[in-house]
Amino acid sequence: MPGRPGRFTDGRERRGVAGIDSELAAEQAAVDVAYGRLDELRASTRARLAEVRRSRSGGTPQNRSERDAFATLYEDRAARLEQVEERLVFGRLDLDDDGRRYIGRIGLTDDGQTPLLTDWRAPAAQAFYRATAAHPDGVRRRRHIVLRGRAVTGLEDEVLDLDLLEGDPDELSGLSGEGALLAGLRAGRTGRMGDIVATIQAEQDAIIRSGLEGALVVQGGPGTGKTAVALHRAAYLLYAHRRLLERSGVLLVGPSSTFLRYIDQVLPSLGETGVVTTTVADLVPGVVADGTEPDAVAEIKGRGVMAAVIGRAVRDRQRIPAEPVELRVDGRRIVIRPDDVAQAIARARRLHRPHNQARVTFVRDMLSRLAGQYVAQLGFDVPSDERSEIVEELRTTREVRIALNLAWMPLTPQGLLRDLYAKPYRLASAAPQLSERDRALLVRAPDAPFTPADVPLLDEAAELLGEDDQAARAQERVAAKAREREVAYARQVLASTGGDALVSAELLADRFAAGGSSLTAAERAAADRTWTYGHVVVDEAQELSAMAWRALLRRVPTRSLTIVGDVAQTSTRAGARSWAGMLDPVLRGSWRLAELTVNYRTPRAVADVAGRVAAAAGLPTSPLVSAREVPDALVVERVEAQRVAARAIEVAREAVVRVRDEEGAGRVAVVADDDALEALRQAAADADVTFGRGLDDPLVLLGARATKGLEFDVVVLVEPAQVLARAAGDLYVAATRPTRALHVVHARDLPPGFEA
Ligand SMILES: Nc1ncnc2c1ncn2[C@@H]1O[C@H](COP(=O)(O)OP(=O)(O)OP(=O)(O)O)[C@@H](O)[C@H]1O
Repeated sequence: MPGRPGRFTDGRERRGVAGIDSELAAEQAAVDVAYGRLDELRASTRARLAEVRRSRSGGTPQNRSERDAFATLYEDRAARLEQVEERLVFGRLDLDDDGRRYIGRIGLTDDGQTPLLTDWRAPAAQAFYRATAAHPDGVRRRRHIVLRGRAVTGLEDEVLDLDLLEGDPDELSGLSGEGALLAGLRAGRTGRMGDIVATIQAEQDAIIRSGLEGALVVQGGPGTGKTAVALHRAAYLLYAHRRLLERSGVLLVGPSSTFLRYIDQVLPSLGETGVVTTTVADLVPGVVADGTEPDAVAEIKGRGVMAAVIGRAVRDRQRIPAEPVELRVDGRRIVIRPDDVAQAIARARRLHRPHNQARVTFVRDMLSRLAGQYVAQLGFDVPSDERSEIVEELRTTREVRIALNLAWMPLTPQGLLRDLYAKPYRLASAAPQLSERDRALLVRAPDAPFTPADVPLLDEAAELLGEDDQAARAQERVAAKAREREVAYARQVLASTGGDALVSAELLADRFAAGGSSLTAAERAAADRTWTYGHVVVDEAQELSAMAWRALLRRVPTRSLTIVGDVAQTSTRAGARSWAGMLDPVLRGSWRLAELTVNYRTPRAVADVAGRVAAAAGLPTSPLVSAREVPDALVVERVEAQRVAARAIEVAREAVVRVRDEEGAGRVAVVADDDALEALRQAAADADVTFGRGLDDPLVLLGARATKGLEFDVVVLVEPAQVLARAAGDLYVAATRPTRALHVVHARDLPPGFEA
């Protein structure tokens, strides 16, 4: 008898899959074969790596760099094979033609190239996520295989062939693999995001496999899997477009370094190690932006108009002197004439090159004019080699250098921005579009640290300033020739070693060229401000300012982007209230929208109250269905004002114990407005309760905004009215973080919408 839909079977409940013991044993055998093959591949990769390492020292430099390149290749491969241990196999498709296909984390074949396991990203695996009884797509039965370690502990069947189906088809829920899904959702939080590869839902799968071209915007309420989908999409795109993306790389931009740590195991567990992750604050290599500033200041810095302000600030450093400047060089009178400077500036600008590069032309032009004055005073003609000596003499004369610098200052992005903020007259000249009040808000001391909102401005400045790149360009021409030879050689090497399925000739040539350097494409990309990526994924994209978008789009000229977020969770003033409002100006209307509608994280009662509060505060919330019903998930407790902090700590302490007793592990967060954190720290110290610092700690204290993108088993939310007063989006974020319970402790009146 075939299984019924959506039933989950494990050691305790053995309904649903007929003859469960023999089925479990049969699946165990299949799973053992897959793991056996994985072990073999690991061993052979290790052996090859050891061999390459052994032979590393001898031979010509060419041989050595070739071997180093292969060593990097095998190291990558070994790391990938290590990472896919957990739940290597998780599904099986039984097909109409009696064929059978196992679905897993990576593709595996046996020695004779017979498929053992189909990579979840392959077209042949798509039906595992998409097939329904209405559209079975050649599938009769979909089976979820649940593993603990390498042991098969549960099976769940969904029969898609209605003729085989017993019972009422209405029983089919909208969620695929519901038992496996709910089991996954119920598990205690570890502090690190896990992959969802075994239980991706159809609406998520459609987004993950959407084409590479253009900008795809994924809007979804809290807990709808936007982050999970974005990460799985990155892994999918790397698989489906490997040749294109392997060398150019994929960039993933997240809201904070805590968030990046939270997600950092997902891609490796999907077999992908080559994605560069960053925050906007870390986008420019070499810039540390750890300063803080009021939201109102960050908002001004994020406005699109700041591009023009930076442009103007650069041009302001190309200046015609008001009066002629007279200098003496070797007893001769040299005059820096405003007219000469004006003409030299105009000529240099006509080149449309960045400031520091155009400056080379300006200086050459000016020196030639000044040399003319010098020669005229000699009263005789000077041969050209002597004229060059005069030019050189002028170039190295301190007064001439100062005068030319004043007319066209060589600049770094940092210097330009510091000077702009520190000198109100510069700001007034560069930013006439800003009100006096806004300009006053931007003023600060030259030694103040940069803030995250400065980074896109520094990037803009770096673009307009450029480097003095004459030498670099000459070198580039030589390098281009050498590269042609290297790619041709790499192709030969690959053809003779049969390694071309692992890596393209271009990538191998890159590695040869880097002296067999252990730097992967991702590492090189991360260190290079001007690197352009093949695809960029932006999470929590609603927070990005117009200037941040400019900085990101510069890194992806093809505009191949995945943009995920929720316009109801915006907290910063520079962020978006609507995707069209944010993206139309930067992408000129060229983007497509997909929506996610099921909340997999927050229990229904909590999601409902969070939604009502958000709507009452006027946030543009999306309609949401909660996948989880958890009893007693919402507790609201009013106490006297002076008891709030102490009570919150008490509740948190109890929650830590409860979560541990129930799940063995789990995480609790006390979340409050930033201004309330000190009192909570004090109350915790008084009660001998310790807050952890890391993501894996059982109890943490966080400001509401800092919880963005994270999740916890239990959230103790302190004084929601105070959180709301800072930003409604922050309250919506904080309230939707728990997977099991939200416990509100308050003294002030609750925000509208809290009561049903
Ligand atoms: N198909 C799925 N199977 C199992 N778990 C899922 C699935 N989709 C989402 N989840 C889980 O739901 C939780 C929320 O997912 P995620 O953090 O990606 O949501 P989000 O939309 O980015 O949330 P937010 O906007 O609130 O930060 C995560 O624990 C994720 O693993």
